[in-house]
Amino acid sequence: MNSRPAGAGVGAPVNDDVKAEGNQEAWTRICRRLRSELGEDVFSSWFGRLELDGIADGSAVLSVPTKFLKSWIESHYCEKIWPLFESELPEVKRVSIRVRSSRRPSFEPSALAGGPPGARGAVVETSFAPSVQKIRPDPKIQESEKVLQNSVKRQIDFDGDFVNGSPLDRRLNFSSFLVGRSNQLAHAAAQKVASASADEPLLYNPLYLHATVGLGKTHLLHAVAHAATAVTRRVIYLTAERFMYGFVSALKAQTAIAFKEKLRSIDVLVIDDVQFLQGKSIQQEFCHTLNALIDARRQIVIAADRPPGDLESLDERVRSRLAGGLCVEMGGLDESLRIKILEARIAAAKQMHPNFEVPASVIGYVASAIQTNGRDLDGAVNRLLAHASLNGAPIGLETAELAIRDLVRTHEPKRIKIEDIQKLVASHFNVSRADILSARRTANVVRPRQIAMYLSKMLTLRSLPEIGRRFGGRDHTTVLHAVRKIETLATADGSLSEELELLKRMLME
Ligand SMILES: Nc1ncnc2c1ncn2[C@@H]1O[C@H](COP(=O)(O)OP(=O)(O)OP(=O)(O)O)[C@@H](O)[C@H]1O
Repeated sequence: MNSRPAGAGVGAPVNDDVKAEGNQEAWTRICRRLRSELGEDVFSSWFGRLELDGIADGSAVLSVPTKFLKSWIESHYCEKIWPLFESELPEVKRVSIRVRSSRRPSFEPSALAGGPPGARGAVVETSFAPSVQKIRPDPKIQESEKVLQNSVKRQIDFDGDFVNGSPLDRRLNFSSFLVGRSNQLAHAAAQKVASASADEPLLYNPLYLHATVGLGKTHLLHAVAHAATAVTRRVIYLTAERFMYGFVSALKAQTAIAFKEKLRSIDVLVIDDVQFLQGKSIQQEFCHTLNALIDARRQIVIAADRPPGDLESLDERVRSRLAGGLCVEMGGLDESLRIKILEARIAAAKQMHPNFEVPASVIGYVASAIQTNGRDLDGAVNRLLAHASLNGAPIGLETAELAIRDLVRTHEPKRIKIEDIQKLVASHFNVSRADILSARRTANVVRPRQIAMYLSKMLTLRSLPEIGRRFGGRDHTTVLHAVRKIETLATADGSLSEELELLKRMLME
C-alpha cells in the first residue's frame, strides 16, 4: 500500500491532522517555488514524484520511487531544497529522502553473502540537514553521507558517458532467459528483433513489452541489446530516467543537437521503465526520437510495467506511437518455469560454492511457495545459500521454510486502475462516472467522489497530484481533504467503514 501522509491515519487526533495538513500546504508552496525557479520540465522530471511523507521531531521525510532519483536530487538539488524548508518550515532541522520501494537486487549468489539475508525490500534512506550548524552530527548519517558521496561520484563518472547508454549486465542474455508459456511470445519477438540484419524489414516496431515487477522485462531488454550488438548493430540501452537526464543535461550544456544526433544515428534503441518518463518537452523529444527512428527504419524496443494505454502521465501522441507496433504482455511465471529458474540459479551458485546442494523436494517447495516473480526467486536462492554456508549443513525442507519465510506471499496484489474505482463507485452510488469527474458539488455526487478518491489513494500507487488530475483536473489538496474526510467519517460510522471494505474487496477480486 502506498504511504499515507504521517498523522493521516484512521483515528489520528484532530490536532495532528491540522498539523499534517499545514505541513502539506507548506510542501505545496515549496514545490511551487521549486517549479517557478527550475521551470516546468526540470521540475516534473526530478520533483514530479517527490512526496512529503511526513514531519516528526524536526525531521522531514520525503520519498521518491527510485534510488536514481534519490541520489540525483540529493546530489544536485539539496542546496535548493534546504533554504525553502528553512523559510516555509523553520522547525525542520533535517530532511531525508527515502526510496518508496526497492528494485532489482542482484542474483549473483556471491553478492548476497556479504549482505543480510533480509535485505530485500529494504528502504534506502539518507538524511541531509538544512543547516549543518543546527544538528548534532550523527555518525550513522555521516557514514551514509560518505557512501552517498561516493555513489554520486560514480554516478557523475558514468553520467558523462550517458549517450553510450546505461550499463548492460552480461549475465542477462538470451541463454540465461528461461522460456515458459507466459513469456514465450515476448521471448520469440525479442529474439526476432535482436537477430534481424540491417536490410531485413522490421516486423515489430516498436516492440513493446509489459509486465508487473520482476517478470523478466529488463532481462529480455539486456538480452536484445547484447544480441543486436553481436550482429554489429549500433545499440543504445537507456532507462527512461537516463533518457530524461541525458536530455535535460544536454539542454543545459547546449549540446541538445549532438544528443539528438547521437540517438538518431543508432540502429536499435532500447528503453526500459518508460512509465517513468516525465515532462512535456522531454516527452516531445522522446516522441520526435521515436518518429525519426521509426521513419528511418531503426528498431525500437520498450519495456514498461503497464500497457501503453495505461501510461497516464504520457502524452496521447506518445502512447499511440508506442502502441503502433507489437505490444506483448509477459504473464506471471508458472510453476514449471519457476522450477527452471531456481535450478539455473542454484547451478550458477554451485560454481562458486561447490558444496551447495539443494534437493529436488526443496526446489519444489520453494517453487510452490514463491509465486510472485523472478526477483523473489533470486532472493530465495540467496537465502538458501546464506543458510547453507552459515550452518555448514545440507538444506532440508525445514531450513528452507525458515530461510524463505519472509518471501512467502500467496498472491501478487492485483493492480487496480483509478478508472475501475471510479466506475465501481459510480455504479454503487447510482451516479455516472461523468458526475464524479464533473465540477458538480451536490451532496449525492460529492460523497461518492470523495470515496473514489480515498480508494484511489489506498489501492493504487498514484500520487495525490496524479489522482487529482484523474478526477477532472483537481488540485492535490482536494484529494488530501477527501482522503482525510472519508477516514474520519469511517472511524465514526461503522456502516461506512463496512461499505468501504466491501468496495475494496470488489475491486481486489
Ligand atoms: N524467464 C526468466 N528467466 C530467467 N530469469 C528470469 C526470468 N524472468 C525473470 N528472471 C529474473 O528475475 C529477476 C527480475 O527480472 P527483471 O529485472 O528482468 O524484471 P523486470 O520485469 O524488469 O522488473 P521491474 O519492472 O521491477 O524492473 C532477474 O534476476 C531476472 O534475471
